Amino acid sequence: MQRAAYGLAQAVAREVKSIRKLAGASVTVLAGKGNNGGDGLFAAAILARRGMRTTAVLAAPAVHQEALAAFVAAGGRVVQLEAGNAEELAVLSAGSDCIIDALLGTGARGGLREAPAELVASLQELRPRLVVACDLPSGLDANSGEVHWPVLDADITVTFGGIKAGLMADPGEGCAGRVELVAIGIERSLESISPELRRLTDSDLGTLLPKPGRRAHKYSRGVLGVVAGSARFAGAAALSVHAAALAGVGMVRYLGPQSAAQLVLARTPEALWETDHSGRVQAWLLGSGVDGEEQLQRAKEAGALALADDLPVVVDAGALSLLPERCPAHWILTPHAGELATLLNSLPSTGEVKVTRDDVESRPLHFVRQAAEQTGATVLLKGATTLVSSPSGVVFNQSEGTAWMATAGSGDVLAGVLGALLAQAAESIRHDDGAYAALCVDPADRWAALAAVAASVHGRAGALASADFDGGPITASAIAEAVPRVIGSLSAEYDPTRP
Ligand SMILES: NC(=O)C1=CN([C@@H]2O[C@H](COP(=O)(O)OP(=O)(O)OC[C@H]3O[C@@H](n4cnc5c(N)ncnc54)[C@H](O)[C@@H]3O)[C@@H](O)[C@H]2O)[C@@H](O)CC1
Ligand SMILES: Nc1ncnc2c1ncn2[C@@H]1O[C@H](COP(=O)(O)OP(=O)(O)O)[C@@H](O)[C@H]1O
Ligand SMILES: [K+]
Repeated sequence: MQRAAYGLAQAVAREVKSIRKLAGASVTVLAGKGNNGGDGLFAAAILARRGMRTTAVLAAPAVHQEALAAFVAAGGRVVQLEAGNAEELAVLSAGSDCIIDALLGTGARGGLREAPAELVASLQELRPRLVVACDLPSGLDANSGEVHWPVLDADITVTFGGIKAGLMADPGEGCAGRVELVAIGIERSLESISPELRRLTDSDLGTLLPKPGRRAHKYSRGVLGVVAGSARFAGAAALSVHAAALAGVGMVRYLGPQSAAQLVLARTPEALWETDHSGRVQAWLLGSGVDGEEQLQRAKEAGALALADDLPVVVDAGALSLLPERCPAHWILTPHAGELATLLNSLPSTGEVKVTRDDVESRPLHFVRQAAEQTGATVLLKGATTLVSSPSGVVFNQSEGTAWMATAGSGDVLAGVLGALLAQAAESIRHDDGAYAALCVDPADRWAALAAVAASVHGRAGALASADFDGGPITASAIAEAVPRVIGSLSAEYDPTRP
């Protein structure tokens, strides 16, 4: 607890010092009855000794005794939250330079209730200057990221021992701000526990990204068959094919109506327009912008071929309604929240009660797992944070993008990038070249890991494209154009053969 409190106090002191002198600055700790409140009070005691004006708002009649004694001994002021004074104490707290939210931690069951809930709801409206959450924002479920409102949005969450899954999955991640990890000596014992969520790091991505061997040729690099776009949504075809080409695929075979093919070839003359399914491919991308009987039929036919030939497939948008009864893990579905709700509702295994888009957005981790388990496919759920569930239940999550990526066509670019990676990696992933094993990814979860690589590359490309405009807005095309730079820097930095 002392290590946790010290780490928390250090983070608060550093942030406050970036705005004003520490001595004389004010901090209010909202302390609950458990050990989370204890951490907050011990941290505030350290800050009081460093000259800060400290106030503790006690949210329960009895709080951590030792921590309270340390706080009082350090000169801290104590006020008791009770029925009737929540609003007054919210105003008092919001006036301080920093608020430490130590109401509930990992021992929470459900959310804040009664006076603490009123206090937090009022505080959230008052928009405090700086909020630091102790371990996790109170009201957030540490294991799932589900949120029991009201929750006080944190600027920084200082978390102890390990990053909780709830800080990496929405909506929890959206409340946590920047997450900082403080080591408290329990880390070794955590190594034997399999994590709820995995996020690939720069070096993981560098390891898993496919790279051409010296004697590569376009066929050995992987050919991607694409059934995307339609007369109505020709742009989706152009974007996904262009993104696939920029993500390093050996070749793209495009199947679709002439009007869409013309746009595809104008944007990507490197692609081939095919009028039937006979050309060999290593992977398929089906569905982005697919509309109308004729194009749906092409997607269906390609899906049947993929099943017969055991090829990996990206199943996007319009093709999500064409799933076989049971998909293999190398079928990667790429719905957004609305499409995932529709998909779940179409499955016989989903009960009478319909799943809504709101349900998926409130419990994305739960529903992405459910979809993967019930379809047998790998499911990549798009959003601010992208979650990828393997049918085994192992989930990856990547969150490198920017909200500017919420723009039409962005998903088509992701589908193209993923298709390109699948075509390139299809062979090696089956006979694992050791890269996945080195990262402790089970054979069953390799497709999910590769899908997470695609999500990360896509997110980074969006962030890079926006950075090119000083953090300004971007188009889906700009995301695609940034993909080679992302792949280049990740691969170059971690290529072990580089001198
Ligand atoms: N587990 C560890 O190894 C460590 C834990 N530490 C701290 O301990 C925290 C966990 O402590 P606790 O287990 O005491 O849990 P909490 O501090 O979350 O408090 C749980 C207490 O609040 C009550 N409670 C639960 N849900 C409630 C609700 N919705 N409304 C009101 N009261 C509620 C419970 O009855 C229990 O008494 C962590 O978040 C972290 O801050 C750190 O001190 C470092 C070490
Ligand atoms: N707020 C956000 N922050 C980061 N990335 C986002 C955000 N919103 C959407 N994205 C990403 O943008 C893409 C949008 O895809 P999708 O919803 O299919 O759009 P479209 O159908 O218009 O192409 C997804 O990859 C998603 O993860
Ligand atoms: K907390």
